[in-house]
Amino acid sequence: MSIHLEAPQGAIAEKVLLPGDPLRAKHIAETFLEDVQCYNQVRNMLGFTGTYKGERISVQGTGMGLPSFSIYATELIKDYGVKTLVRVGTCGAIQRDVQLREVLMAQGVCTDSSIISHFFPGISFSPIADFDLLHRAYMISKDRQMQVRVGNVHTSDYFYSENPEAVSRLGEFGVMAVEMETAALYTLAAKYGVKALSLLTVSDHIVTGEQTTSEERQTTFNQMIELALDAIVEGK
Ligand SMILES: O=P(O)(O)O[C@H]1O[C@H](CO)[C@@H](O)[C@H]1O
Ligand SMILES: O=c1cc[nH]c(=O)[nH]1
Repeated sequence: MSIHLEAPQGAIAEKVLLPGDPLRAKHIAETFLEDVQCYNQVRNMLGFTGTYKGERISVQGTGMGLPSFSIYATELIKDYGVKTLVRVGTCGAIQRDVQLREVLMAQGVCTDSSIISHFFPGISFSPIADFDLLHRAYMISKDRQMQVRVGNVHTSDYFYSENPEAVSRLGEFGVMAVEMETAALYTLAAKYGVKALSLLTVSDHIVTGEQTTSEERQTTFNQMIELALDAIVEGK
């Protein structure tokens, strides 16, 4: 047990997928995993362990934003020995040519988060993806002829930005999209020496105002989940 997870020791696999929405964790477990057991219901932040292609994998909801995400990621790593963490989230595109429904692979991440600035006062730390995981996910996506992009994203403390001009300027500098957890994932992975990758489906477009339907989100999302699962089971 940890403070926010009721799982007994050994109930969580070393490789974990991390959606923000706990009901997405349930959907992933029911759709893609076999021999599934729910190991956490504390605060309804559902967590499941099962097998995928014969390998034990867990999937844990994290909630929205860096504070909630950091609680679950820290406990998974420190209290349960998790070694590989892949976020499977949604994001809003901030560059005109990024398409709705595309899957983005966050190679690096900007952030306005006060949480991350406390790690290194006065220094702008650059959180990055694990290269092996990123490379593997990219190669699998090419084999599947999936439309993906690799690049920079922005993790914000705000869903409703107080500074939309700054967000749109990031788009002019090639940042693909905005979401609310990746900077915490990559910073904690660096701190604890574990592997991390963030995959994000573009669910809405901040420049054009386009939005996906829930059905579209589901289909594209499933492609991203299979990509994430295959990237982690093929790795060491
Ligand atoms: O779909 P998830 O994984 O929750 O990710 C995105 O959606 C939430 C905002 O609606 C934030 O958590 C953001 O990062
Ligand atoms: O954080 C998020 C997620 C999806 N779309 C957004 O605009 N922001």
